[in-house]
Amino acid sequence: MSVPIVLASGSQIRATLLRNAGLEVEIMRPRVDEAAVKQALLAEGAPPRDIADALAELKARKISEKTPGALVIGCDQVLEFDGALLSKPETPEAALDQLRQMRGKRHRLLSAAVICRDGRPEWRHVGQVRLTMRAASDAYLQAYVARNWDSIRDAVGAYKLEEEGVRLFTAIDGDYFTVLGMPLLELLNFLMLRGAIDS
Ligand SMILES: Nc1nc2c(ncn2[C@@H]2O[C@H](COP(=O)(O)OP(=O)(O)OP(=O)(O)O)[C@@H](O)[C@H]2O)c(=O)[nH]1
Repeated sequence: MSVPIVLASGSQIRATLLRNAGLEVEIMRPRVDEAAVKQALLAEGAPPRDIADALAELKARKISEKTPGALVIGCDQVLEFDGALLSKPETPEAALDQLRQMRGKRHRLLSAAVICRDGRPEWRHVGQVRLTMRAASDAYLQAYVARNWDSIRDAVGAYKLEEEGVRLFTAIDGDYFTVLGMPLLELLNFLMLRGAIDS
């Protein structure tokens, strides 16, 4: 009898990536005040990697306490730019402003995943990617945001690499899946080693 796998995330792309890999996953969205936890960790001087990891664990643990025996995957992605942590832009204007700040420069995405079972972490990984954004023109960025706002509004960097967002970059140093939102290869490898999925 295979172990149930639960994704504790509201991220559509995370569910798609796992299902496209052939996994049967149940989705259960955790109720976590991410902003409050992030602010508290930032106030303590926690580095971006630890913030992503802590939030991923919190989401996984909350759901795993309600799903005995299941392997629960929690994720969190943070964007580090110019020494600060950026969050998902709330409006098209904020998205345009964020893209204008990041163009011509590099930023880092850190995607954490933690797997909990019965409230205890069994595995964790934080993947990181460095992305170099080209110096796109104001006209292009304005048109880009206007065309894509409905899609990019749920992406931390105001872009989706698998869509038109790829045109914003000149170089990406790291794993594609980690940009999209989870260290998929490492996660699948653990699930196979653990015998939770066929290998
Ligand atoms: N499709 C897509 N999504 C992206 C990309 N870059 C970042 N994201 C998404 O940006 C979101 C980062 O915010 P998080 O707080 O980690 O996740 P969330 O969407 O709020 O969902 P939870 O796991 O429920 O917290 C994730 O959903 C990522 O999948 C991208 O290139 N493509």
